[in-house]
Amino acid sequence: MTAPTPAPSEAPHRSGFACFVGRPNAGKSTLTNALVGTKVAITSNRPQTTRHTVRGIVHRPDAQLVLVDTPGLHKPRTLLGERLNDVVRATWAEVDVIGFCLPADQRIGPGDRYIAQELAGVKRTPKIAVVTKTDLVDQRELADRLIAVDQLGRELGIEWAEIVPVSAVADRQVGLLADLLVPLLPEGPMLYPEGELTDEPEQVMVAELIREAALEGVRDELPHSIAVVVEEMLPRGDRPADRPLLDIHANIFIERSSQKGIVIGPKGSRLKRVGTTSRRQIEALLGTPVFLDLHVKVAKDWQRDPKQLRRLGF
Ligand SMILES: Nc1nc2c(ncn2[C@@H]2O[C@H](COP(=O)(O)OP(=O)(O)OP(=O)(O)O)[C@@H](O)[C@H]2O)c(=O)[nH]1
Repeated sequence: MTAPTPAPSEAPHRSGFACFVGRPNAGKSTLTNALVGTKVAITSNRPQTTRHTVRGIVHRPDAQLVLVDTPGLHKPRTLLGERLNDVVRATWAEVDVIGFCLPADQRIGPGDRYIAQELAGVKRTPKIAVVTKTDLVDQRELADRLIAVDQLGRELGIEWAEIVPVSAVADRQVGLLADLLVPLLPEGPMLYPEGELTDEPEQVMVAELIREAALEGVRDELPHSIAVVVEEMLPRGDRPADRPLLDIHANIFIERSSQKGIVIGPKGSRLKRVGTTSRRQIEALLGTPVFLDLHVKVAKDWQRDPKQLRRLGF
């Protein structure tokens, strides 16, 4: 993406876009959050939970770094899978720098290679290799991993601008990573107002928080079958100004009616928990008390149906 040319009166300042790529669970969302300093991208210990391109914005006196969080690249099996990969590739072509995340606690595997091979084809965008989760390994294991990443680059003809070990959880070298990303951005003015953390529409972020809560502790095959759509977000009219309340109506879509019981739980207990957990998070995000109305609906085989995909925002 090209930044507008700065006016001559402005001090030299850099601004631009970076995205993190890496196999599912590599720690991309957690790293985005650590850099931005607040929860904007959803994280979970389940793969492929990030559907939407969520931007986090790092504001510094010398730069503005806009982070674009992409879904994990993977071998497509459904129409949704293909669309997700298209989103990832389109993002790579547009950003100023790509951070390739590889978890320190796992050997470089076929998933990493698949992404690295795709990355090797993106010639113009600078790439930083980010070795994540360094708090989970000792020095020797970390050194091995750093060497392996260097070798992977040589093998595939990728010239890493940097190889940086970080831990988002232990807050190790996260600031350094920002310091290394910034010089790779073009000179340019601020792209977003100061203090703005994301330009993702609030409704999408609210839907992501509900989806995250709905995924908590469910069976392995279910995550890919859940989509959340916020139908309505309206301040309740009859409230005094000092006690506002936001009414949110959202639908949790599943593919088959047999999945309904899993999401709802015995006597609705699970759905209630999903509501309570996500409501707290939404209230923290929006800074206002919320009444959350959740419904579970069946949208048959939505992952394979273009009409349903469009309706669900893909
Ligand atoms: N110990 C440790 N765990 C981490 C760190 N970063 C991420 N994790 C954990 O790794 C898991 C995956 O992290 P995410 O940030 O959701 O990974 P992701 O790459 O965005 O995953 P997808 O959305 O599936 O592509 C979560 O359980 C995180 O808590 C870290 O620095 N240290």
